[in-house]
Amino acid sequence: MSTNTNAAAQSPTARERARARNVARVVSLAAATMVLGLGFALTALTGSLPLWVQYLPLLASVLLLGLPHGAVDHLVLPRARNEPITVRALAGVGALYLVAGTIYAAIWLLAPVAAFSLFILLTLFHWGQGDVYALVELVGVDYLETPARRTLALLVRGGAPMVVPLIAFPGQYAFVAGTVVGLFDPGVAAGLESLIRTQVRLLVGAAFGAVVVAALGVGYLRSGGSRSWMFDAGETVGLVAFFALVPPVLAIGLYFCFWHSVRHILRTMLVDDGTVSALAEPAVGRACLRFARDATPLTVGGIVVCVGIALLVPQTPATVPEIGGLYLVALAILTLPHVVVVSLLDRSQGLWPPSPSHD
Ligand SMILES: CC1=C(/C=C/C(C)=C/C=C/C(C)=C/C=O)C(C)(C)CCC1
Ligand SMILES: [Fe+2]
Repeated sequence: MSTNTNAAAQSPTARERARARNVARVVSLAAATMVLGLGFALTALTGSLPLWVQYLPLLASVLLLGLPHGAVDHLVLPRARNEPITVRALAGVGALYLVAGTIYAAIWLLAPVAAFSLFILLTLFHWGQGDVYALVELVGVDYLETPARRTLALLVRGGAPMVVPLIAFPGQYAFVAGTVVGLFDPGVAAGLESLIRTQVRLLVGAAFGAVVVAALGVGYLRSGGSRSWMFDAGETVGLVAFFALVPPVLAIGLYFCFWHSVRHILRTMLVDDGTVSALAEPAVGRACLRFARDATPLTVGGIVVCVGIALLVPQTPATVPEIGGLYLVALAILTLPHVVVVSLLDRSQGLWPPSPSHD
């Protein structure tokens, strides 16, 4: 069997594609502005919200944009490559999820601290690669044409959510790490204190600061301070300030739903002819319905994985932070194969290695 949903619709024209991309640009900018605005406003107005309230955006991501953003992984590669969606292609992605997910679940059970550290590095890479796509394809930056510069941009954009809270909110960082690792090994949580030792934080902070300065500096020299550079620099400063000031559980929840997931969903929409035509009209509602149709079955699958992991962990979660921790473990397990799919998508779309057409 082979179903090509792209073939069913008429192929969009170059003008429609350009219009769809413009709509995607506006939507991603609006969502990013909302993330920063909401985070700063909530923090300024309320000081610090009760912890269970801070968990709400993260927990809402089960249905709201978060899990769904990865639930079209089985469709994106054939669509991006203009190939039919065959049973073979679907089975390949299914097998990838099964094998990578099972191996990673075993690592969580056997070595939870290593599994958590891998999760932080994986998220840094993945959220960074998502933003490199947005910078190149949506913003249209003119200074990321080499692998080295793209790597710097990836480290800046992925480092902001993973590194800045470690420096600004070490206690909460260690608390979240402790609730996650504690689901597997209650005794080990104290060992995570080393994570927040001042020297470690200063070293990591200094390295991240150097990367930000290098990335923005090289971009400035290459672009001569172009509009797209100013946009990139503005987003970077905004993100660093956001993760330095907004309590991290709230900040990560808002960022995951409305920054990373929105951008990736737009990316998946731009490889599907049906949603491209809808966006170009612009019938954003229709594009969203089409995406929701595609993402529903495997969002349900993702929820089943969450339930499976709840049954697997030695400690039954009882509090909101423990439920949040459990959800993070499920996200970690789903993220490993998701990163493989997105990295293949990066290759297909000429983002990695940078193709000359993106210069
Ligand atoms: C919640 C939280 C943390 C970790 C969040 C992570 C690692 C989320 C990853 C989500 C992914 C990978 C989603 C899929 O794209 C930190 C940084 C420890 C700081 C304290 C709050
Ligand atoms: Fe993702």
